[in-house]
Amino acid sequence: MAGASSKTDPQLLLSHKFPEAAFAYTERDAALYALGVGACGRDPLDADELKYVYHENGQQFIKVLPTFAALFPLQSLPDGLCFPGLQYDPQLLLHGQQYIELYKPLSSSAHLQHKVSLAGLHDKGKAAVVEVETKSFDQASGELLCMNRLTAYLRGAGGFSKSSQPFSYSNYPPNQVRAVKIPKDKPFSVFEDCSQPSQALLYRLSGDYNPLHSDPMIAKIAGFSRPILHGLCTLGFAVRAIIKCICRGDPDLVKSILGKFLLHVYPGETLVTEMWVEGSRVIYQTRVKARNRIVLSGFVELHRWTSSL
Ligand SMILES: CCCCCCC/C=C/C(=O)SCCNC(=O)CCNC(=O)[C@H](O)C(C)(C)COP(=O)(O)OP(=O)(O)OC[C@H]1O[C@@H](n2cnc3c(N)ncnc32)[C@H](O)[C@@H]1OP(=O)(O)O
Repeated sequence: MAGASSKTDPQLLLSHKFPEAAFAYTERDAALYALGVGACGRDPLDADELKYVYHENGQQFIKVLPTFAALFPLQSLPDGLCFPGLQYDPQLLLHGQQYIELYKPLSSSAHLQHKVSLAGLHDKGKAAVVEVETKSFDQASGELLCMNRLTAYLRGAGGFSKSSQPFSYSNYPPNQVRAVKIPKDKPFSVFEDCSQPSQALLYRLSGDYNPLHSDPMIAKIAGFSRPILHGLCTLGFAVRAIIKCICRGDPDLVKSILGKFLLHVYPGETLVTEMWVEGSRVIYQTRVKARNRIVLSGFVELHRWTSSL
């Protein structure tokens, strides 16, 4: 596995201390995010979703989708994945996976303090896999609100192992994010939703300005016929579908989320999310209808599951 072309230095990377970052968001950010992941996209009267973008029935605050938390790593890493010891071509970066734990429902505005650490680094030969953990705290109380583990798949950046054994490091229990086994039986629920051709252009306003999602030339260099959808936008569609179909529209039931990005999505494609319930866990997979390809799979762990849901 030893590679001359890659200059990634695992020891240097693993010893890097990440600076803390402060960030604030408002209701406007939460509402813009909700629109970016398709809330009310088909029906502006949608009784399950209007609360994410509007103070319906005089509600004091809008509700916040749990996947909004997935934006926090972007805020905690203002320079992107630019760390001492990590060498890769940013144009070949793909989002591989996202794991989120929510310790309480997100409020509609907050001042946050993010603490970042390297959770994993793996040499896959043709790629490097980097896992970055962000813990987000309420600035005033110090309370831990949520944790994100972002996995980046860096094409062409593998081959940095110094021995015949591929380098692999992670500091968390592997079963926490193990790939889900999709049940063979009929899904409990299926939800179909259309992303808009302009979906990525809207979603990027929530803070991920990677030109892979907006610039036709950059998308071609990265190997795609046109700009692709942000993985976290697809995840937002899938989790929104689960909240609608399984949680009766209550986003506060969501405790943790895993999404593995298996294939790119083009904005405008129709997404079909299939869901299976296993105890308090919803296993799901999302496919692009026209291409009949699975693009995302994972689970959503709920705080409770009762037959009344
Ligand atoms: C703060 C700044 C950071 C911002 C980062 C976020 C920027 C956002 C970018 C995006 O949103 S990109 C769009 C969303 N992502 C995608 O569209 C990617 C979709 N997935 C794919 O295209 C493919 O799955 C892949 C990632 C290219 C991998 O396919 P490939 O055929 O190359 O892999 P395999 O040969 O099957 O496996 C090799 C090796 O890698 C492991 N692996 C495979 N897929 C993933 C994955 N999604 N995440 C993590 N690891 C992955 C796989 O297990 C194999 O390992 P071993 O089993 O050999 O150990």
